Amino acid sequence: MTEVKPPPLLSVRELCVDYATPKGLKRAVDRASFTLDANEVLGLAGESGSGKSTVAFAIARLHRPPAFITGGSILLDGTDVLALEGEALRQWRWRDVSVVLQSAMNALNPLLTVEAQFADLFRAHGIRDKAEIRERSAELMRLVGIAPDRLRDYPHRFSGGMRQRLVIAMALALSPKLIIMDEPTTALDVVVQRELLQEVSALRRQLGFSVLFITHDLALMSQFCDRIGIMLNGALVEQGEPEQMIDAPQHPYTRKLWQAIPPLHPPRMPPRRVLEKMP
Ligand SMILES: Nc1ncnc2c1ncn2[C@@H]1O[C@H](COP(=O)(O)OP(=O)(O)OP(=O)(O)O)[C@@H](O)[C@H]1O
Repeated sequence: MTEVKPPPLLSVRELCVDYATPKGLKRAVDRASFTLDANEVLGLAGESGSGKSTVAFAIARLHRPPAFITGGSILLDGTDVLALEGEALRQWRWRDVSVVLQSAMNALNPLLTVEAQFADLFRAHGIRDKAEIRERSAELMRLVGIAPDRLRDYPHRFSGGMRQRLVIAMALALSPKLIIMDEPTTALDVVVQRELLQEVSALRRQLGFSVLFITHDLALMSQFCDRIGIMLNGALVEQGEPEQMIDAPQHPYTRKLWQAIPPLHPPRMPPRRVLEKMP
């Protein structure tokens, strides 16, 4: 009997996003189409300005004017994302999709303890029982490797890597199916970057969410992702598995991107399967 493949978790079809500028509409995402399976990590690579963040923001419905979605469709686990409005959209965010951005300090409120920020998030999604909130917050801290007794601390008491862990804990709070990570480790040093991504890999295996991962760092991306999509001028010009993209890139721009990796940071990094077993 042939195995029936389940439908993808995320399906983006012919997505177009334009920015309204004084000179007229500027196309930032040009008919981008891709899918992401449950429990899969898809990376988006490409030079600055190629449209990666615009895609990510559009999928989470976080884009704001002057950005407008002008075409295409986004389906996440059967939900027509572009049709969501008001309270349904508010509930959908965090529950179905959450976003981790580069600057943890911007995502955390410096005036509130971590505990208060977890509580706000839970209350906004209908979880009001104090004991339950306390228990779930402690569990999230443990998941990201921070002692729960630090819930009472303010964000400035944590290192950069720990703050990014807190943001990841918040992103996991309502067990979303998809976590979008836009340059999540760029502000951190390389050792902390690797540690954090290994931890995200382990959490993903444990909890089963999918990740859309955006970074400038192609070597890091090839270690962390199951598949990579290459963006150029708003279009997705090539998609494939990291090994295939390294060994036989199809698009001239993909070849150029790999060649641009400095020799000290060789493209032939161990693939993710090897990385996950490393200490
Ligand atoms: N507010 C804006 N108004 C007009 N154009 C914008 C605006 N924000 C982004 N753009 C344009 O949209 C295009 C895509 O930008 P985007 O930030 O999505 O690219 P990116 O690949 O994520 O870049 P980076 O890696 O630098 O974050 C770029 O040409 C950018 O100049």
